[in-house]
Amino acid sequence: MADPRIGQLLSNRYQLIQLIGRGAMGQVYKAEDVLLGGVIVAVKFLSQTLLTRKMRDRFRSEARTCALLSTKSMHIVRVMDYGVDDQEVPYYVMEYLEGNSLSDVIGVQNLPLPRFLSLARQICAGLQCAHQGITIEGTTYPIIHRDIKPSNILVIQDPGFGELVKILDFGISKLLQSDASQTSSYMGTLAYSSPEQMEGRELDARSDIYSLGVLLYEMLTGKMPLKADTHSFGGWYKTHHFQAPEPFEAISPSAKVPKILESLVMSCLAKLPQDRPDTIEDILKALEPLEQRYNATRQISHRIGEALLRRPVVTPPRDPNGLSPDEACQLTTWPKNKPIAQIVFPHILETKRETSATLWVMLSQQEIENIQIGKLYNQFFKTFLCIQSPHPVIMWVTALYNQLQHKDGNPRWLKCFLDLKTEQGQKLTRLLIEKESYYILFFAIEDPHHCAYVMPLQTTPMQRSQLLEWMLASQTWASVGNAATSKELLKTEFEKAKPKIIAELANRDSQIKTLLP
Ligand SMILES: Nc1ncnc2c1ncn2[C@@H]1O[C@H](COP(=O)(O)OP(=O)(O)OP(=O)(O)O)[C@@H](O)[C@H]1O
Repeated sequence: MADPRIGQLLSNRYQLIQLIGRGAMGQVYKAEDVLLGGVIVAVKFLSQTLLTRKMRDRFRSEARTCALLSTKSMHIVRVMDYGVDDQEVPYYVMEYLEGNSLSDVIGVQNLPLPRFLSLARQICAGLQCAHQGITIEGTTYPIIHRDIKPSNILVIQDPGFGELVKILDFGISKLLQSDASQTSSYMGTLAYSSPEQMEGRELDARSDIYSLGVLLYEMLTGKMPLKADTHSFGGWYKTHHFQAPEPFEAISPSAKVPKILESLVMSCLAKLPQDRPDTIEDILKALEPLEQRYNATRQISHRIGEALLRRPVVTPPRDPNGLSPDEACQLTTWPKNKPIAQIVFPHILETKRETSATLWVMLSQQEIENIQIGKLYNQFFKTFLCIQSPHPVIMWVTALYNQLQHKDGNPRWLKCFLDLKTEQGQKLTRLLIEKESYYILFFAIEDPHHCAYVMPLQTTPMQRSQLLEWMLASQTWASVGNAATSKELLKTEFEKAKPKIIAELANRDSQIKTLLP
């Protein structure tokens, strides 16, 4: 029988074209947004069999959760609209994603390590954002997905990004601090559910970390970590509580997974929540050195360089007479339009050879000399903070600590802002990602006419992927206020992070002291 929904026009706007699939909660259709000239979207309806008041509320909450979360992470499917059809069936409208579900990707082959690492990081980035929560009327609510499994993860081919992960279906997520009675009935997918989820207990982020462990195991070995005798609630209850996952070697000898990665996945699969990583951030931190070793992020940023950037930062052909950035820095002079004062500003430095992101800093001659003399004692901490609203801005912080100079333990803070709605802000962000480094140009207040010292600094793969996310997402972020307000908010956030940075620098400093003769 023909589907009566095909051809229907919802809210005078979305024309349904074709059924894409059915899940536990409803049906998903491909549709055209006629108001926007036929842009393809996906429309999800709540199933006819679930049209109770409670389910309607839950469905609306799924739409709201996704809509709020997707403004914060490009790894969560974007939800744009919500409504009811003429039969009073609720629906919500999402971006249409043409891609493969992770279950298809896993089904084909064991994932090579760089690909695994790239996909895993993106899944973690989306989940981390959900766990950090959404703010409703001034209160932040962490969001637990509760149904992390391959079919809820779509892998799409983005022309610039390469493989881009999107998490779907926050259908059974709930606002952690909301009414606990709302989700009394069991929902979830048995093979991926944590032991505590099967017990119907109150869940926190560590339950998603368990499901993520099942998923990561499957991605690395092509097999499930646990097998139930019977595919029933009772069978899986026993399995999740008492069965130990097989070591990788026993189950997939050809997988060649580094031991450290296997231990990470196994720790996610611990039976007790307190034996798992506490947060997704811990997992991302553990993945970072592996990404560095297997070059996964690098591959992504290279692809971006090739395809995404409309105006890629092209390195001109090597000119043997051209200047290296280092040499160029030595020859630059403090701009006439800047005051002779202890200030910091970002600048795109173009030389015949290449274009670089640079920070121009004016300090006293003495401080610069101490930095130069005490090279071995210099400690750096680089960090980036970003705010989307009211106006998308990145705060770029370099903390420089030198025990000769900063005897009170307070580093020299070099801070500036990148406005993501300006060409300069976008270009500097791109350079920080692509060049994997930036230069600090020091000018002495006593002699501003030439650059006194140049220092190259590296950005980490984690920082680059974070910058990349912000840069891409900012193309869809609207500015609803002025940049100055965003800067003030970032400064407040930064003040909160300061003690941690100081402690980190002090810790590194004591390590360096024990290494030096
Ligand atoms: N935004 C989207 N763009 C394209 N396809 C989508 C989109 N959202 C969902 N789909 C596809 O629609 C189908 C149904 O998705 P849905 O999320 O309702 O259920 P499910 O994840 O398959 O199952 P369950 O709800 O039981 O977990 C799936 O094949 C899914 O890949």
